[in-house]
Amino acid sequence: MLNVQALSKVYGKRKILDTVSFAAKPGEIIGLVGENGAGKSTMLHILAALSKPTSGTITLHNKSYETESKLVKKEIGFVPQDIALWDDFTVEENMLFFEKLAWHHKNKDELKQLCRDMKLDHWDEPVKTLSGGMKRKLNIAISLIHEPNLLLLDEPTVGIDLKSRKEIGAYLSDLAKQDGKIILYTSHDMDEIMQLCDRIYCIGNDPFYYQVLKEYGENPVLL
Ligand SMILES: Nc1ncnc2c1ncn2[C@@H]1O[C@H](COP(=O)(O)OP(=O)(O)OP(=O)(O)O)[C@@H](O)[C@H]1O
Repeated sequence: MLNVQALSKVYGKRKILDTVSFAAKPGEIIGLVGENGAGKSTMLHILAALSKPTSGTITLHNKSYETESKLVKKEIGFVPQDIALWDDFTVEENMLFFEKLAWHHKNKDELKQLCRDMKLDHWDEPVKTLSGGMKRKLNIAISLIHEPNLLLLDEPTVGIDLKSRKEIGAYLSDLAKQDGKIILYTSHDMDEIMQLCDRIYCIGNDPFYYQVLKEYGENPVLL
């Protein structure tokens, strides 16, 4: 269980997140939506333990972000908005490199299978020759090497064709429903969010997304 209690983040004089509270259970996919600058990435960075909140508490499976951050970090997989790969290395070399840094180890066959699960069949090809969508799939595969319980994805399907988006969506659904992972996901694609997510949170004071989602028959929560 991910438990977020009264979380706030202030940059200078600007309060980006204001006493946000929510919980997410294993197996749930949560969508975070909101206008540009609403604070979605800020929220994911805090949940990824890459940045600290100004106030508030977070626990993941009863472990505190504040006092047990080393343990918590082992359970988190984070896919940032920007692709972070070694361009001159092949898919295999990238997977092997990041495996060395991972908490949980996998052999070459397991790494290859992880790429196949993502429908990424370019094992021997240099990353610089891959399309943007293939690079995103590789980024997601890398984030899963250490088998995190909480997976955080910041706009993972930007610039990805429909077929690949469907494949990534189906894979994320399986990860949540079969493996019990908690997935938090940001996107500006409302159709995708509505199809994939069990619950949708609207971040920021602007009720625009809330109203649009309501019109589609969703039951979003304003954070
Ligand atoms: N390190 C920082 N220092 C100061 N302000 C910051 C910092 N990081 C983000 N911000 C500000 O916080 C606000 C929220 O940014 P954030 O990137 O979380 O928004 P977002 O909802 O993810 O936007 P987008 O949809 O454009 O990706 C923005 O106004 C941004 O300028």
